[in-house]
Amino acid sequence: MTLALHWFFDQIRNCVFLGGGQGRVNDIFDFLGYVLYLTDTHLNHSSAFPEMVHQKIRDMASDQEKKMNRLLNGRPENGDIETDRTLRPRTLVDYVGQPKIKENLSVFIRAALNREEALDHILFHGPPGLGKTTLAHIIAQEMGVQIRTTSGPVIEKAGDLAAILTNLESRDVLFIDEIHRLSPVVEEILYPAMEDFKLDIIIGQGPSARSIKIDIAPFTLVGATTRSGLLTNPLRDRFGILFHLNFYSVEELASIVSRSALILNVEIEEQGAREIASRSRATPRVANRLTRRVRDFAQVLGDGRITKDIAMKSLDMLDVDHVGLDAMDRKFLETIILKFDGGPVGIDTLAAAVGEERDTLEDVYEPYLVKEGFVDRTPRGRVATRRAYEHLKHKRQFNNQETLFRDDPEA
Ligand SMILES: Nc1ncnc2c1ncn2[C@@H]1O[C@H](COP(=O)(O)OP(=O)(O)OP(=O)(O)O)[C@@H](O)[C@H]1O
Ligand SMILES: [Mg+2]
Repeated sequence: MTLALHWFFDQIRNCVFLGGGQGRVNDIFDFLGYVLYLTDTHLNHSSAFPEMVHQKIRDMASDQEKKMNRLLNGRPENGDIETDRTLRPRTLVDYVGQPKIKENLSVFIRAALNREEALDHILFHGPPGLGKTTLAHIIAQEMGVQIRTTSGPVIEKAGDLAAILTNLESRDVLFIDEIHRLSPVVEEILYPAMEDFKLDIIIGQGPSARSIKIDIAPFTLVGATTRSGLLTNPLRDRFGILFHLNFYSVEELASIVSRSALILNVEIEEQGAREIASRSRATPRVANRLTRRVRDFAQVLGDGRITKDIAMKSLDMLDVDHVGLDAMDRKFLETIILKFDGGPVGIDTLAAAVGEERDTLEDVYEPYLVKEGFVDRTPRGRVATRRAYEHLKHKRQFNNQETLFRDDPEA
């Protein structure tokens, strides 16, 4: 019996940590049922007991999955806030990658400084963790002005925004994160402020209500969003400069990893940095997070240095595979392949099937999977590509043309 229990827990661990397929999970639950049946008969317990334990084990598995999933999540997590601050580059020169954005920004900043004017309003959009907030801080630093930061959902009332705007000094940067989540009333206040540096405020109610205009200091609004599609047209049109942040190359990420290791006071080999970089989902925040985790392994398993070997071993143990996919990514792809026959499947159905929110799938998982060619977004839904089948070692009959999987308007 003890041996059987050991086997059982090993299986759970393998399944949870190494991402076994649905078949494996079923095997375990079958076996669990058997163990419980024996216990049940032995102890003469009520039959409600097995379901409760089943549920507990399912919860454990899903908690563990969520933990794994956090590791590669581009969104900031608890441990990231402090490191984000320490590792954040302060100047354009330190900012790695995004060469087009850097070149253009430095021209715009120099021109604004020469004219002694505020920089035009700027909108950054792109997936989480690519450096939008970092760029907003760099802009303020390079312009030599203060930055005031807030976010869309935090500004609840028009008055909140009015208070922020009237406290700005000339040429200051106002950074609004998640700007697509501003409420329509607040947005209305923002339009004249962005265009003419004026606030239109209505005082009083009913017949005695009157509108007054207040001048505010010329300022630069820097907006950031992961969902530019959700921005209203009037708001988008009021930004003079729009930048889309791209995913980073392995070389760029390796240089970010080396820089972070230097700041964290960890020795790192070039190949070690490359190994971390190549599994970081093309995202600097993930690269920094993995560097911190690998540093722990390096201290415990080695002499503290991050070598290629240590990086590979630790990332394998963290269940981040060689292309940077984790258990949740694989579950996402496996769900399309196994439950929906490769797709197309609608995003809402998919979200329900994998137990995640639609927004998280669209913001966090999909951009990288689409970029790497594991998933296709078609008008009829998501489709698993040949690369997804090959990566997960599932078989599917492909015809010669990929059109089988694409929504071909001619078909
Ligand atoms: N180009 C870069 N060079 C070096 N480090 C970077 C770069 N971009 C981002 N980082 C690192 O990644 C972390 C996350 O970046 P940042 O907070 O700017 O992302 P974000 O795009 O604002 O994410 P979110 O959408 O979640 O707000 C930063 O703390 C910084 O250390
Ligand atoms: Mg940010």
